[in-house]
Amino acid sequence: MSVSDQEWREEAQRVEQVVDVIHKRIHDLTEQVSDVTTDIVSIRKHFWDDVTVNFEDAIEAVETYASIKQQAEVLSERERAHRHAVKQLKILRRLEQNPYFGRIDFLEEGERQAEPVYLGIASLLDEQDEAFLIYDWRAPISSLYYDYTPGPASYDTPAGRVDGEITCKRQYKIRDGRLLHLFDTGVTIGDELLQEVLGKQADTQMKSIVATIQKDQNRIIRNEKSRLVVVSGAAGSGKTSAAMQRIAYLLYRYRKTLQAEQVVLFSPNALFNSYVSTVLPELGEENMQQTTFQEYAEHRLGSQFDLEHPLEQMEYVLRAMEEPGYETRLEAIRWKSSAAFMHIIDQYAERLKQSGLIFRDIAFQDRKLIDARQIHEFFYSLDTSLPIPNRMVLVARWLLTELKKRERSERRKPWVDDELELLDKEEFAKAYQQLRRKNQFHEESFDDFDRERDLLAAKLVKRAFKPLRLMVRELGFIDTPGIYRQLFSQPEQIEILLPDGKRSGNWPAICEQTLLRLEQNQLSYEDTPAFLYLQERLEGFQTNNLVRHVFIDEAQDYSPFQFALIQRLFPRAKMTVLGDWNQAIYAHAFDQDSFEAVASLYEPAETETFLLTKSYRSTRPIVEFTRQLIPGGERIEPFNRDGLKPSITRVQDEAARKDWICSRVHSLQENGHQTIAIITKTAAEAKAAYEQLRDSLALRLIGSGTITFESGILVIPAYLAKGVEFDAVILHDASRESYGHERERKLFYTACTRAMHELHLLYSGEVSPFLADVSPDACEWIGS
Ligand SMILES: Nc1ncnc2c1ncn2[C@@H]1O[C@H](COP(=O)(O)OP(=O)(O)OP(=O)(O)O)[C@@H](O)[C@H]1O
Repeated sequence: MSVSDQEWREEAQRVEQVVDVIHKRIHDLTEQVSDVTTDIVSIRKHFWDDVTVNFEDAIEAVETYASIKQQAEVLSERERAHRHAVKQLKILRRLEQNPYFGRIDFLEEGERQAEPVYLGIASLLDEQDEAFLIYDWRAPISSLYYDYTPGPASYDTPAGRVDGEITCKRQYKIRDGRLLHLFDTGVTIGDELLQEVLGKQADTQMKSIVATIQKDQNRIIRNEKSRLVVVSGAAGSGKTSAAMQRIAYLLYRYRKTLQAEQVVLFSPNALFNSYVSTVLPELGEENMQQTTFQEYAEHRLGSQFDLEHPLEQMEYVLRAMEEPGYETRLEAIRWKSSAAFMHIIDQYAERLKQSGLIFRDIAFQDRKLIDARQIHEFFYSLDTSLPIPNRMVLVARWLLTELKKRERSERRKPWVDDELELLDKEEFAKAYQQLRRKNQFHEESFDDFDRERDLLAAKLVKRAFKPLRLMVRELGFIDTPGIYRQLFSQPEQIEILLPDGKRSGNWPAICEQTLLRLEQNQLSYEDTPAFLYLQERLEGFQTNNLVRHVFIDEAQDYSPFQFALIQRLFPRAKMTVLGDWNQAIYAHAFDQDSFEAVASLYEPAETETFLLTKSYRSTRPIVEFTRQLIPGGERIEPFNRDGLKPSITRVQDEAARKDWICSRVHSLQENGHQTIAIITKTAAEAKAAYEQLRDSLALRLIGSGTITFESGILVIPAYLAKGVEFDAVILHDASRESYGHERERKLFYTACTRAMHELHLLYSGEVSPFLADVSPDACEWIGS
């Protein structure tokens, strides 16, 4: 739809006027910030001038305390005002560049005139503070923009539904405060604008999508009622984008009660963490907390075991095919991550209520103070109907009393006299003073030397017993590694504990392998969630009640255990879980959809599931190619963006591969592509490719330790590239040798779907069987 010159002039004028208002606001706010800064500096400098410090008696002390408190409150109020003003300033500076991106004119039912609603990253009121010059994209009325084309429309507000009609829908391109482009849009949010956004070069940081959020994505972003939101979506369908805008939406919608630190995002790795970390600040919000499951596991278990990193497991699965025990390990990985194994642990924990728990002796200076058998006896003397964690609390209490008794008898031991001898004068005097203070009303008792010795000995022993008390409070007397090991020492037991109808596994071999690793104090990645789960069942869950929203991205990589743990860890949080079953690259998911398990976490009435089928990342030819690599791919809908067909090139040898890559990288760069990824299957292949190419190309090797990436030429293993995207992807080796097993299909698909504009595959020898079913017109075969 064309816009008349008159309208264009009016719109351009409006942009100028709004930018003027923003300028003025920035000016006023800058002054305000400077005043508040001066206040803060002055309060800090003269903090003690306005406080009368007097501790002469209790009344004076209370007054002193009150006056310090009052002064501290003034300071913290000023600091809060400063933080708020600085945040506002940041937002205004963004608005100054790009005040708004869209407009709808909405004629509310019963009204005579349509109201124009301009949408930007934050609201802005006019100079009289009466009318909105810009509406925040998250305001209730703004949802009209994302949900409707011109015509009848309605939106929900906390007070109820508002009906009416959209009479105009318009999009703007404003840069540096100047209107560059505007157009009316009839259908969805401008294919035109989306075309432009998606046609751009890849960024090393994810960008916000507020100007072009699609209707399907908007439903996910604004969902408020569900306890669990499950988003299943094709590669590049905007799952991560929807998650990030949803966080921004929730922070706005619940701004009075929800802080950024009450939102946690679980992501696949550190590289991904840094990739998404700029979206919220770009929208004027603070970042949520970001973590990975491994970080959590290390925090809980780091000191007990040498934990295997998920990427170490991945490398093993991809590379160790020829090693003895490989198939057993694969089977173990699948079992240990399954819902059936969770059932086994649950059953095992049930049995432990009656018998079988293992405890540790409580020892002091290599002497057994309390025997593990005594603890065992005490535990099983308690009411068996009580849950294990409750009984553990009672055991801890009993142990603390026992320790007190032991502590008393310990005071007469020779080591105490030895230590007392060694106390230097100063220490002695200090201890003596402390005791005097404590015993000021019985001063005469200090005349007695024995009494003084006793008191010092008591203090000494108490200090020496402190780690024991701490260990007891932290339930360190439970030998959880021993209890976990015990499960694998009886393979036949596992078969018994299996849920009905579950086929049995090669448990003797799995158990043998597991015990071997556990004895070396190593915990495999597949054992980590199971072990943590067992530990929590014995000790009780360590919950975090502050967190209100948990987001799990790349959720297909999580096992049922991990979901269950995260759910119990954050009992007061709502969950948003996003994933793509076709990108489930971890071994535990080869033949079971653990993503399905997530839906059972909450009641169906509390759960809402969304499906995103449109893929935005890649050009149409790339999506038409990649969707043929996976079953059910025909349901994936490409966004209509043109580009070259993917190429599949056969190279004769390594020298030819190198020449091909070097010349292709140069031509890609000449065509303006800045981020080019050479994707390999494993870290070893990445290293070899890097060594081969480094003298001809300026490239960077990405490994599991890399936490950020810059634009340029990268060599990266496929599993590290998940979640991120590149202008062009060169798949280093698409031969049968690399991708021959069915279980490698998803990794292959994940690697190919990282490409935005161009995708090139190389192979030598025989090509991967995954390409056999791709229709010949979906790609260009070279040299085959
Ligand atoms: N509504 C949108 N407007 C503009 N760009 C979009 C939109 N939705 C998605 N994109 C873009 O598509 C690309 C893929 O999005 P995103 O990474 O969120 O997808 P994903 O589903 O998480 O992908 P994957 O599962 O493959 O990692 C990104 O460049 C993102 O900016």
